Amino acid sequence: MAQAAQYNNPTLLPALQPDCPAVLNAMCEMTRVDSTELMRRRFAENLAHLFPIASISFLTPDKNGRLNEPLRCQVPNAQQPSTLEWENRPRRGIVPTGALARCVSEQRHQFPAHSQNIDYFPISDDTHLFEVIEIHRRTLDASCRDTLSRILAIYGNFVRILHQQELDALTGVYNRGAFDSQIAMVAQSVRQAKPGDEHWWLMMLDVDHFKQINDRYGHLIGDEVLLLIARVIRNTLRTLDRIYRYGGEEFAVLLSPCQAHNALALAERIRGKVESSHFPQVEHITLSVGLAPIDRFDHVANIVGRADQALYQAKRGGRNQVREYVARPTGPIGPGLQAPGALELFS
Ligand SMILES: Nc1nc2c(ncn2[C@@H]2O[C@H](COP(=O)(O)OP(=O)(O)OP(=O)(O)O)[C@@H](O)[C@H]2O)c(=O)[nH]1
Repeated sequence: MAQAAQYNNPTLLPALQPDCPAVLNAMCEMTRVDSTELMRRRFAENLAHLFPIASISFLTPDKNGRLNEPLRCQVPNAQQPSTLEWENRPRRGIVPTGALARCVSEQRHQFPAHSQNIDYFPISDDTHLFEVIEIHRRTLDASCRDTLSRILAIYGNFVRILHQQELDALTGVYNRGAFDSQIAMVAQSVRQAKPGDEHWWLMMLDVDHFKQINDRYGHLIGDEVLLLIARVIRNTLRTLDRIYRYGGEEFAVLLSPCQAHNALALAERIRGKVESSHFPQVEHITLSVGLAPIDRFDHVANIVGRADQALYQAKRGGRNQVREYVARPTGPIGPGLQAPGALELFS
């Protein structure tokens, strides 16, 4: 009753039980962020503390109607939700069936009839499904489920606002602010990942001689070129890769884990697609591309610096080309002798 006096709307009370201050604290934590990526993580961490949850997955739709999983966490021990494990091997190309398919098409909360332990929550606006949240729960009574769906509704409201804030107004791709926060999260997740032969990659792409396009055809045409180039790049990427407008006529792409030859092939495909595209009035445009792996224990400034250096080499090598940053061991080199160290080379 002491709590009841604090709230003007008595209909909220049953939902906010059993632990009202904890729920409100979770809401404050979850919404004190400036990127959807960070909010997903805060949201999952807070849900794991509030409810007996086994795992939370974020499933995003692609243009083919499949779902991909950019983020998943497991809670191996319900008594110790702080032992949350972030999964770094995303599921891809999930064909939605059953309750998940209904959740996507009807955009309404679903729980499959055959299993009472999974919930699917859509996060959408009038025109667009942002993601489906898949929650595997241990046990949850009706009051808890009600609270959970209200927290999800608040999460959804913030996702919609943040999503708009993360887009570049001219090209519609992610903006520099989104890039800064997402590359920091990738660098952190790579630090915790097991070593393997696949890396995340950073690609920096810069339009060649763009100043001449502005000077010759005017800024409006220049703007249109940027919009079209962003579209060509986006349409060439795989579903879990992300494109950002880094600034001016420079774009950045975060490539989800793959081997070097795949990253190079993708960069080359983008370069070729832009070169062979037809742009109104301007006709032909080319791009220079720098590519760098995101290694374990790397800092964001180093990652960006290396991709930028590779891009610089591509420009210096005559533009319209891809260069990969490669670090090779070196030292005092004599015949047949190589000591460990770091020499920056480009291929
Ligand atoms: N139309 C338009 N132009 C922009 C925008 N942002 C930056 N620019 C222009 O992009 C041009 C970039 O020129 P530079 O940095 O000299 O590079 P560049 O001419 O592409 O030459 P290289 O990169 O060396 O091949 C400048 O003229 C900027 O004014 C934008 O949003 N719209």
